[in-house]
Amino acid sequence: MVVLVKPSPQLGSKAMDGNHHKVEANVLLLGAENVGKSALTVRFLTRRFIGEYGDIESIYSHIDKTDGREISLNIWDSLYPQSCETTESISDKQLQWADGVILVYSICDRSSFEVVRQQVQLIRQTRKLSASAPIIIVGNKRDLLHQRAVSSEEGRISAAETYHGVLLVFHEILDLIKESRALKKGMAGIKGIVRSVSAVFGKKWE
Ligand SMILES: Nc1nc2c(ncn2[C@@H]2O[C@H](COP(=O)(O)OP(=O)(O)OP(=O)(O)O)[C@@H](O)[C@H]2O)c(=O)[nH]1
Repeated sequence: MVVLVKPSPQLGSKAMDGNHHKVEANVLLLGAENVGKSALTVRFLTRRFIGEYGDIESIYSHIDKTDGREISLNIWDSLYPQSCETTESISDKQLQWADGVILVYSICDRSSFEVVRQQVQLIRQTRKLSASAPIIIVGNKRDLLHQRAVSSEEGRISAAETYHGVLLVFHEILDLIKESRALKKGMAGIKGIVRSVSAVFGKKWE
């Protein structure tokens, strides 16, 4: 089931994992206009490629099952640029919300690759995205290889051609989000041990 929700930074609490908690992940799709952000999202959610998607910005909620476990996945299909009043292509709100980012360009549009480059820089500069949040770069429209304008061998898919490649991208980002959370949890555990040792020996080791 897919639920369409109006974009809101409150959506999706960041608590999670463990056997008794609901596992939730927020994935933000960025990239220039017309690169296929909506096509990839719709392909993943419905397995279909419908061709035209219109200019709507949406957050979709979807329950995904990987390794027999359910994960509540929220996908923010963004618009580029944010609005006509601003030149910023990403808002702080979006970055604070995201647990992972998929940056999309079209392999037949060189300028869309430049947009990805700028967006990576912007993400680094603003530091609003959690440092541990994974970022994946995807070149869409692989089926239009004869119109290629960006040369690169990896990370190419086609929302138009197949469902499988798109599924792999979303599962990859989910795996990376899970890994980064596990790592964070491990670090929190180590910090807890250090704090306990400090309490016993009256030293501050941090
Ligand atoms: N040939 C081909 N066309 C695609 C592919 N993915 C998307 N398109 C087409 O590219 C156009 C733009 O797709 P959208 O999904 O609306 O692109 P978007 O990035 O969401 O665009 P904005 O909403 O303007 O930000 C549509 O006409 C799609 O049918 C693909 O893999 N191959």
